[in-house]
Amino acid sequence: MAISYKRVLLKLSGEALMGEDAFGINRATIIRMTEEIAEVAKQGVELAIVIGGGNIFRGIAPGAQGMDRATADYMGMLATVMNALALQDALKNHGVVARVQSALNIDQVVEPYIRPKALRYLEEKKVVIFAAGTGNPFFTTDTAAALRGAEMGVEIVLKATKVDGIYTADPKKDPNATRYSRITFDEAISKRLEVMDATAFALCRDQKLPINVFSINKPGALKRAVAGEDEGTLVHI
Ligand SMILES: Nc1ncnc2c1ncn2[C@@H]1O[C@H](COP(=O)(O)OP(=O)(O)O)[C@@H](O)[C@H]1O
Ligand SMILES: O=c1ccn([C@@H]2O[C@H](COP(=O)(O)OP(=O)(O)O)[C@@H](O)[C@H]2O)c(=O)[nH]1
Repeated sequence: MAISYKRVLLKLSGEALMGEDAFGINRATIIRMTEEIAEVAKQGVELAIVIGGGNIFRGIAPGAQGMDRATADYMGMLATVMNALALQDALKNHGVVARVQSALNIDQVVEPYIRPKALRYLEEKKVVIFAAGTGNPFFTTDTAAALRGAEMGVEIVLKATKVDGIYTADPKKDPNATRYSRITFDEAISKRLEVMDATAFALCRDQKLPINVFSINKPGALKRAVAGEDEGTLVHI
């Protein structure tokens, strides 16, 4: 099968890593995801990954109620560091070398984000996992994906999430919603389709960086998205 993309940024939803569980990392889900990532990495595709933290943060969210927003956001960013370490470990078990770089300095645990070093890792065909989002509160890991994607000069952002694409309305609330196979950034932003936040959409639009939204639960979806095949929804200029 022909590979269309040489360098991609994969955004893995933290919440989707929960699988059927209420919170935390579902073992079967992370193993399956890791197998798919390993397959793509072994084809020589340069892979940068941004991982979310919703799965861990959700477990502690009741205790964070009424908490200062910025403090809660720092907790969320730390949750993404845990997911990044879990993913690095799982990839290692599948023979894939991965490096974690964090936007927040936690020197004893992970190396800090250094752009040229990350680029070098990619050239060496090591998977680079970006932890701690953008390092700033009031942002999301989707925005971190757009930012790191632009910095790494990737050809596309692949968003693996709970839904299998972008719908005319939130499919969890509206059973009549239909899926787009392609949509422009302007349309996605003006229709306020909330599958991704507006900051992330706007950053990708300005950098002319397409986004492919697909289901994390659909076997083979990542491979098809990397091959440039019709999978989920493609957001384009
Ligand atoms: N128009 C839409 N199309 C698809 N999903 C939507 C839409 N509007 C809202 N959603 C919701 O967005 C969610 C995915 O976004 P989000 O929770 O931010 O994902 P992630 O955890 O991957 O960052 C889905 O659970 C879906 O219910
Ligand atoms: O640049 C960032 C990225 C993430 N977060 C925090 O980390 C949490 C986890 O990230 P996200 O919700 O994007 O993860 P996902 O939805 O993919 O599980 C967010 O809710 C924010 O509180 C943040 O403050 N700044």
